[in-house]
Amino acid sequence: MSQISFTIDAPVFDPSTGEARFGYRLADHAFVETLRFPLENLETARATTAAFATMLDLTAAVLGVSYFKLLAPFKIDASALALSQAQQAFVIDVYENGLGEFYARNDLKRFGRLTITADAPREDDTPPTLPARSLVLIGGGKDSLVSVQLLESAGTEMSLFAVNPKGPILSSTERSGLPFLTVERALDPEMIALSQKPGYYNGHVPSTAINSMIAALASLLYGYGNIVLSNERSASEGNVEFDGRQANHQYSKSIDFERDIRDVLSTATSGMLGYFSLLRPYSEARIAALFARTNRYDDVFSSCNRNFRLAGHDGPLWCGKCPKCHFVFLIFAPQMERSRLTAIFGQDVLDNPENIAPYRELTGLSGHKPWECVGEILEAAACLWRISDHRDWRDSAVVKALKPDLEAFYGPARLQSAYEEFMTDSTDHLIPEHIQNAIAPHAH
Ligand SMILES: CC(=O)N[C@H]1[C@@H](OP(=O)(O)OP(=O)(O)OC[C@H]2O[C@@H](n3ccc(=O)[nH]c3=O)[C@H](O)[C@@H]2O)O[C@H](CO)[C@@H](O)[C@@H]1O[C@H](C)C(=O)N[C@@H](C)C(=O)N[C@@H](CCC(=O)O)C(=O)O
Ligand SMILES: Nc1ncnc2c1ncn2[C@@H]1O[C@H](COP(=O)(O)OP(=O)(O)OP(=O)(O)O)[C@@H](O)[C@H]1O
Repeated sequence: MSQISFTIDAPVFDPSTGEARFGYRLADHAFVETLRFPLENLETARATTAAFATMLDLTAAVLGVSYFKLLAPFKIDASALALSQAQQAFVIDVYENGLGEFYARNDLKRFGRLTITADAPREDDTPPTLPARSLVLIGGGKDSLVSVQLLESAGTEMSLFAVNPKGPILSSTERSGLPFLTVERALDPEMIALSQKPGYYNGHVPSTAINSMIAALASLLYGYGNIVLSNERSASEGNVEFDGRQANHQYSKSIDFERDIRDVLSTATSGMLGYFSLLRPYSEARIAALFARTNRYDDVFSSCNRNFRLAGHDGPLWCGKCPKCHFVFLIFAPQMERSRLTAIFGQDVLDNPENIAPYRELTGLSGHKPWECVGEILEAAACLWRISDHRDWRDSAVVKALKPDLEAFYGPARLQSAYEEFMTDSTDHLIPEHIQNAIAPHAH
């Protein structure tokens, strides 16, 4: 294994077709991943800058995680890419922490052990001209729709953006009526096939890092000065301690990663491209309160990740069975009438006795935080306790079963103060001051 090297080829972009090709080699295997950018509004000259070439190299490195993970070797040969020391450190962070869940679940120790070789960085040339408009990433769930509504209220010029949009992404962007830019991404099918075979690893990849790099390419090609994410405060919390650090399912949604990618994108574009999460000051519980203020997206959004499998999904918008459905139902419960919430989900998730065990895990009464995009353990516990005397929820199976255990484990005073804390906004965020000031009057 220590002899195997993962090689990232020089990426190629053809402005006449809008296709970018990314080649990788691992042991005897060669892979190609493609991105297809729409030709409409694509200005060919924008693809000829040094900033675009560097962004393409960085994207090649980040997209490589899907192929690297098949054997997870220690060496990354990126000598076909022109990367500064800071850019190489960023790539190593994506391969070490971004793949943290993958290593923890496969019991692989790679943290602090990966090496990368790359070519010298390009000389700076004229900075790209990027208008002060925003590209807002859309995941089809509550978070990005809260960002869209806050930015709309503040009168921000924006387009929505998604990679391989499907289901709730399509229905909610259509409902918004806003301009929508999409990129088609095709993973090499050989990688998916190998990941099912003995002798190869499989597991989670940092999808937000991947989508963010694709958004950065789009920002340069179509002219957007800001990339806006909707990553909440709780995304920075890890799942388990492994190999000497916290492995976090949502690592590329964390504020540490946000700071790193913001700096890397800014440096690569001579300060012209901004990157921040508009929801960083908020907990999931607070985002749920913001979402609940209008029912505009009730019938078209979904936070259930089953909608986003590569092969598609023909089930209901909300499966009601996964940790994400459990968590989202719970944080909406203090904010919505039972009738509205059960209409959104098509079921009462808290009144199903089968869900008692998963909610025990979600609230910290057993196991560890699920490997899913869920908020903090204490946040879930505080929300469940919050509704335990409410007439809509107090008799539901999960609430009745867990209330005494929550009170015994945490104590009512801690649960009460935790809820208040989760509804209080944090100042630890990277939102530009003028945008923060513009949305502030609309965020209450
Ligand atoms: C939809 C989903 O949650 N998928 C995760 C699931 O994969 P599954 O096998 O059920 O279906 P597919 O997504 O179709 O994946 C098939 C295989 O392809 C690999 N793959 C996929 C995308 C990619 O970019 N590279 C790949 O190599 C994948 O590993 C499968 O072998 O379980 C997988 C294993 O744990 C996860 O890796 C799949 O997660 C997707 C990559 C994904 O897009 N997930 C996001 C919804 C997600 O988890 N977002 C996180 C944020 C993570 C971050 O750090 O940014 C969140 O919202 O918390
Ligand atoms: N297919 C995609 N293309 C582009 N950006 C995406 C895509 N899927 C998710 N994102 C973005 O990645 C970030 C994390 O996604 P996440 O699933 O947490 O957000 P969401 O779908 O808005 O809300 P929820 O957590 O309720 O599902 C968000 O900024 C989201 O807009």
